[in-house]
Amino acid sequence: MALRAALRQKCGLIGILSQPSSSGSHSRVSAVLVSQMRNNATSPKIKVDFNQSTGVAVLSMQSPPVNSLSLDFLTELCISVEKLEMDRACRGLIITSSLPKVFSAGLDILEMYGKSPERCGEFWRAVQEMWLKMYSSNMVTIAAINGSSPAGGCLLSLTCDYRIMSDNPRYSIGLNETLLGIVAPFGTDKNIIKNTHTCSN
Ligand SMILES: CC/C=C\CC(=O)SCCNC(=O)CCNC(=O)[C@H](O)C(C)(C)COP(=O)(O)OP(=O)(O)OC[C@H]1O[C@@H](n2cnc3c(N)ncnc32)[C@H](O)[C@@H]1OP(=O)(O)O
Repeated sequence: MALRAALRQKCGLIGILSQPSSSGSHSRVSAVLVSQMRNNATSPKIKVDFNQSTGVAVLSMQSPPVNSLSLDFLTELCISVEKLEMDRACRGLIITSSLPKVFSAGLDILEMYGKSPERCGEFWRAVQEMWLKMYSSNMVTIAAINGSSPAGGCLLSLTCDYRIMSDNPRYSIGLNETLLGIVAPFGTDKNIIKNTHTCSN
């Protein structure tokens, strides 16, 4: 009930949460901490509001123009989730966007062009770390999809236990990268139909 109330309060959406996450524990301190200093030099791409009384954290993506998943963004996202994961008081996590119209545009296309093999490796490891961390989280996770969410944005939402999307015909969601032969990680499609809901905004 507390999770439902927090969801209403933050997003004006209808909550549907009642089940605990069935995923396993995950408390490994990640190598992404190495990158934290670099991220601190720029304005934060992620904002976290943790409500101690409800045990629910709201993680807002705030990286204009479209919350694209760059290496820095993914690093910050993973660090934020990891910190919450280690806080036993935090039972639920809502991921949403602070930007109008866009939840996330998916992987940052600029990370996939003209980069060194080392940088590419680091980037794809960060992508993998993101979905593994989210998918194996002990917290109950909800994507409050308040804008378009193509490709990696859709993938991010699929790593959550539940998805609620604003019922707005201008917002699109889907794994459009499959047209290029890029396949989302196995397992993320399991609960999309069962646990995806829409609501008016
Ligand atoms: C397992 C692997 C999984 C996934 C692979 C991927 O994720 S590949 C990335 C695929 N992503 C896309 O195809 C999304 C493309 N973007 C869009 O469809 C639209 O931008 C979106 C998100 C619907 C928003 O539309 P809107 O009209 O609001 O913005 P606009 O298109 O004008 O974009 C604004 C600026 O953002 C830049 N941008 C958009 N998407 C990306 C991206 N993925 N990476 C980097 N940059 C992106 C766009 O170029 C604009 O830049 P500007 O300098 O202002 O021209």
